[in-house]
Amino acid sequence: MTMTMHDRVLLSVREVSRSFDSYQAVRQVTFDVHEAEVLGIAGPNGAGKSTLFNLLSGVPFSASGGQIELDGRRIERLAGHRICRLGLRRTFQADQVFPELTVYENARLAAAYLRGGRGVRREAMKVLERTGLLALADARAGDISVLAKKKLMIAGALVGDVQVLLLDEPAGGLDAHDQDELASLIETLSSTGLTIVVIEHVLSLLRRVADRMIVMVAGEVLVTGRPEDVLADSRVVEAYLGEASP
Ligand SMILES: Nc1ncnc2c1ncn2[C@@H]1O[C@H](COP(=O)(O)OP(=O)(O)OP(=O)(O)O)[C@@H](O)[C@H]1O
Repeated sequence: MTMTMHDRVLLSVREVSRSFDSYQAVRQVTFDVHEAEVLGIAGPNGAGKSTLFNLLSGVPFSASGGQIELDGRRIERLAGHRICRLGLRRTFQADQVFPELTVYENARLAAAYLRGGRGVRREAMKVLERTGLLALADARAGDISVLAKKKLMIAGALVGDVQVLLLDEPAGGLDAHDQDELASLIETLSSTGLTIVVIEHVLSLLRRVADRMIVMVAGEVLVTGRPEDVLADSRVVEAYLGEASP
């Protein structure tokens, strides 16, 4: 990871906010994502992590304030499908696969949407290979494991030209063995130079895959730094203990 890491800022987030009526879910959040790095985002439930991904991807809503630049281009006012086509991709916490279609057909749909025309089959096979799903290409997506479904959602997000991949709690619902396998996939993707931002409650996964980490609390960035430093920070420990107490 570190060897391929650049200093170039690929995604720049400046004072981004979002309110729902009088409730501020995301407050003046500022951070950078560098090319080819894995940035982890953690924080207690309700901290605003998923809302932040919504604002970055424009799905299903945009920021009410602040600036977001993808590779030097302002995107905070663009519709979700345009942001997607510019190469900012995301996965969701909930399953987003079509259970009646095969694994290949699911990947093909994503490829057809984002590429269309020629090369759709090749692109679908390419993303299945990247995510280790080729052997399951003909399986019905509703029948595959939770881990395989998560990989399939990642595969769908990887078609075409990807600048930044946002993963929203990819390890949710996985046992320790599958969490390990998911971490390996993130490492493999990262080793090809892919830039990844991953929200995760499984802190051991972030410790393993993230080059840097952000911890959010109550809509704000509490701490940013290397995972080992962030996870040892007393403010972070307190934020998590606060969540665990009644
Ligand atoms: N569309 C919405 N309308 C109203 N409130 C919302 C909306 N989306 C999010 N919120 C509120 O914003 C806050 C932050 O939610 P968010 O889902 O971003 O937290 P999170 O850090 O991702 O939590 P978790 O780890 O549980 O997924 C919550 O209090 C939530 O209820």
